[in-house]
Amino acid sequence: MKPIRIIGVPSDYGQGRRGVDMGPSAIRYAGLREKLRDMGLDVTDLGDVPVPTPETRHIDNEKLKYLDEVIAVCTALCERVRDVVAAGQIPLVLGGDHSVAIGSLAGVAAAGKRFGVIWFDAHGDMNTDETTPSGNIHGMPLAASLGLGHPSLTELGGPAPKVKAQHVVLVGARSVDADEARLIRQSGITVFTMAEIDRLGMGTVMEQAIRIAGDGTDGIHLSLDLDALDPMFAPGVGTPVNGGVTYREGHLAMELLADSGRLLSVDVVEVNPILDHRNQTGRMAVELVESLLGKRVM
Ligand SMILES: NC(=[NH2+])NCCC[C@H](N)C(=O)O
Ligand SMILES: [Mn+2]
Ligand SMILES: [Mn+2]
Repeated sequence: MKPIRIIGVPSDYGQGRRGVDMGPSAIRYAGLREKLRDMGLDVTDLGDVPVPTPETRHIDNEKLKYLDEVIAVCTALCERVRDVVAAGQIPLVLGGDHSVAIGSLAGVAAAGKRFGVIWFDAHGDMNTDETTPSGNIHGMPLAASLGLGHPSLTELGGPAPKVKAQHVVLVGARSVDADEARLIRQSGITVFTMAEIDRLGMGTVMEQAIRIAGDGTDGIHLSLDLDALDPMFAPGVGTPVNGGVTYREGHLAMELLADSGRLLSVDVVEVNPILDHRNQTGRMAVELVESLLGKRVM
């Protein structure tokens, strides 16, 4: 396994509920670095990307809330991710809400990589400023990375698109807005909803996802929204949806991705300790990352 570089992004500017800005602390407090070091990995925590203080926050555009703040955070993250990927290391980005993925995908692209994306999420995150029901940018990062939406997001850190639809797979979807569904169909990305996971099994779904994201690319970016998991296992998220990925399915997905040897970069987002029970979701995040980076029973 390549060296791992942890980057915290304590930002909640992409969504309405405070608390997800404490996600990096919660995940670190659950023992992330120590547990990965115990596995024999080369791990360094690079600390946090600077985030403007909430006291300065303001909404200019109801369809793109906190746009300036999201751009500032994502631009800083993009530069760090770019440098880590260019050095041959794996960036492990700790959110923060899912808008931070605009910065991480821009950073992988800026390092000159042609990559695929596996987007693990209860939601599509495929809204634009024209389709959004909430104005929250955390509902837009996958669209933005594919070149759909406001130019200040699609062109952040480099030209759009950051990734091609033919190499993008959404896994775990079960809550998609009507206009967003239309955009998803038009885009040509591959979607495995919970219904498909039920029918095919997570093993088959991930085999196909890894092939789609991995074949013909330099590697795979995993964007792991903890709300992909069932709220029973990850209650500490801002937008929980019932009927999610189980504990076992989650670990199986991470193990198969580890075994593929194609992992390039990772986001772990939407952990909100204010809504959590005794950091259960932060601990779940750490466990999943362990499986993703090669932890096995024996
Ligand atoms: N990253 C997330 N948790 N996204 C939730 C998005 C919810 C909804 N589709 C919206 O656009 O507002
Ligand atoms: Mn998401
Ligand atoms: Mn989500």
